[in-house]
Amino acid sequence: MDHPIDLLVIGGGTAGIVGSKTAAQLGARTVLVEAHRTGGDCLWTGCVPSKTILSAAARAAQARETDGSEPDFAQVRQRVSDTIATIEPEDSPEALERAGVSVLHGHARFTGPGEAEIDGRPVRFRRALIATGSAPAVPSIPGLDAAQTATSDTVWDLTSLPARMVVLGGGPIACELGQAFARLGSQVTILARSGLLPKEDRDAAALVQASLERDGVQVIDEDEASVIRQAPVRQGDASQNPPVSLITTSAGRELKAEVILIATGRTPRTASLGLEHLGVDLDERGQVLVDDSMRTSNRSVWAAGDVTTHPKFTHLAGVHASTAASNAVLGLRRSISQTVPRITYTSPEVAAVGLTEATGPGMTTSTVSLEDTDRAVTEESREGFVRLVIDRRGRILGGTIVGPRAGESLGELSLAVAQKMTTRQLAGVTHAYPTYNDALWNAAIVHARQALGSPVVKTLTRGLAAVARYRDNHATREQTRAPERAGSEDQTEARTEDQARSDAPDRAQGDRAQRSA
Ligand SMILES: Cc1cc2nc3c(=O)[nH]c(=O)nc-3n(C[C@H](O)[C@H](O)[C@H](O)COP(=O)(O)OP(=O)(O)OC[C@H]3O[C@@H](n4cnc5c(N)ncnc54)[C@H](O)[C@@H]3O)c2cc1C
Ligand SMILES: NC(=O)c1ccc[n+]([C@@H]2O[C@H](COP(=O)([O-])OP(=O)(O)OC[C@H]3O[C@@H](n4cnc5c(N)ncnc54)[C@H](O)[C@@H]3O)[C@@H](O)[C@H]2O)c1
Repeated sequence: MDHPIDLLVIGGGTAGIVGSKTAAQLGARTVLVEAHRTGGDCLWTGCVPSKTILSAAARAAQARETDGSEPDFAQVRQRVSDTIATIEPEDSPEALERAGVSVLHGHARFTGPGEAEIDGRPVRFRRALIATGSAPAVPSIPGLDAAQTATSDTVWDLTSLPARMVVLGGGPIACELGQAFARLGSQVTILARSGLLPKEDRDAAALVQASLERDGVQVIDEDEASVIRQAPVRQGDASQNPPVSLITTSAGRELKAEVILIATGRTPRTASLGLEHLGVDLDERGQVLVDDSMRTSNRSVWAAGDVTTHPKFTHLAGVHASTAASNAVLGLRRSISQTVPRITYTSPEVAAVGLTEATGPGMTTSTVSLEDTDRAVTEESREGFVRLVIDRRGRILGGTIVGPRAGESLGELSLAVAQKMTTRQLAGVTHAYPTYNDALWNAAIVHARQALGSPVVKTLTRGLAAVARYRDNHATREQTRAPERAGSEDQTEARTEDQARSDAPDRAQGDRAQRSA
């Protein structure tokens, strides 16, 4: 390569794909380097297979309830690989080439300012985008190395359903995969050091825990594996008797598992990137530090996706990479949005954006339960709620939605948060009936009505009503005088009394409305 590349993108996951396509679209000479396979975690080992296995597991649970049948694990695995195969062409090297991106296969590392090598071959670049993602973090627990373990990278390679699975961790991976394997028929124990979904609303996490327990999952809170041993191997065919791990916890519990699923967070892939040659600053966990325009401490290098300190979601990887790439190519300093929606796809789903609790002065929450939401009543799925966090001016700062298809309602809430909408504005938008979204709408209405009951607003409304009454009375008097300019005063007074009487029901209605608010 004689000329330096305009934008060198390292990593072909969501961040690398979106970043390189954006740059190519803007006319930049863009090269994407991928060491393994384009599509990254989301396609091969993350979002796509996990949402597929959850769907297969939900069906399996339903079938078990209906006719007592047990799922065929081979068919579930087939469904997972079919789904990946259907989506894969969108993320393929061919699709990238069609979009104007040159794709190189190999491991890239930086060797100096504006210089890198790909499997030893040198390349020069003007600007670079680091999009190398993250890998499962493996805790150091004595005996873990010798145990039959899986991570989100390898769990998809299991050829048979483990009879017992112990899951280490309590985040989204532990909850989603724990529920999926339990519904498929494994006896699952989740060992969650800091409880389930510690970053989410506590009531939401409690509903997920209750649902997991109904699926037969044992959830052990505030405890962790301290040592792991292998049970003595029994005589006979190894496939009939797979090795069993004995897990001793800090609290002295003894657990047995054919497979230990490690879901204890992520490690950024920065170790062998040669970032020291570029002066790119990392945090203490090795994640790349970026500013609001996704630029690193090196002015020619940007980063996006799981490799950065930002939350680890596909949509964020894509949006941040798009901002990073256009800033890099066009020399802009556009900032990323601070609105971060997220969904945990358990049953019930937990969807959240922005603030999930009232943490500042004057903030309040408005909560509506699915118990009172007619669509949930008709579908007999009344477990869940919507909780909005609202500032003193009525602006929606964030919230949590829990229940069936909660994720599908999150778009509206994200829009409200991103656009700094008030509950009054959201309440003013007519929603079709009956939908799960009614809960979100009602949470906004409840708050907006409460605001109408404040002393200032009450005084204002009374003032407006008095002016309207005065105008009506005045107009009536004028009408009365016109045909009978010389008419008797008695008649006018009689009409005014009539008018006063006809006002009464309106006032009563107003009172009723105020009482119901
Ligand atoms: C089980 C699971 C379920 C998930 N579910 C969801 C979900 O439902 N919704 C959601 O939003 N997010 C989900 N996520 C998170 C999501 O998968 C990640 O946030 C997303 O894939 C990150 O994309 P990325 O491009 O930053 O990294 P990656 O997808 O990891 O891509 C990085 C790529 O860089 C390559 N690479 C690394 N180093 C080099 C190098 N030196 N040279 C060349 N190539 C290199 C790697 O091979 C890899 O292909 C899930 C994750 C997991 C594990
Ligand atoms: N639906 C989704 O969007 C989705 C689904 C899965 C994963 N993801 C992303 O993938 C990332 C990784 O997920 P994750 O669940 O592995 O990580 P996480 O960091 O969210 O959760 C890991 C949990 O494991 C606990 N833990 C750590 N060490 C432990 C130990 N030794 N024993 C017991 N518990 C321990 C931590 O306290 C933490 O709560 C997440 O940040 C998430 O953004 C997203």
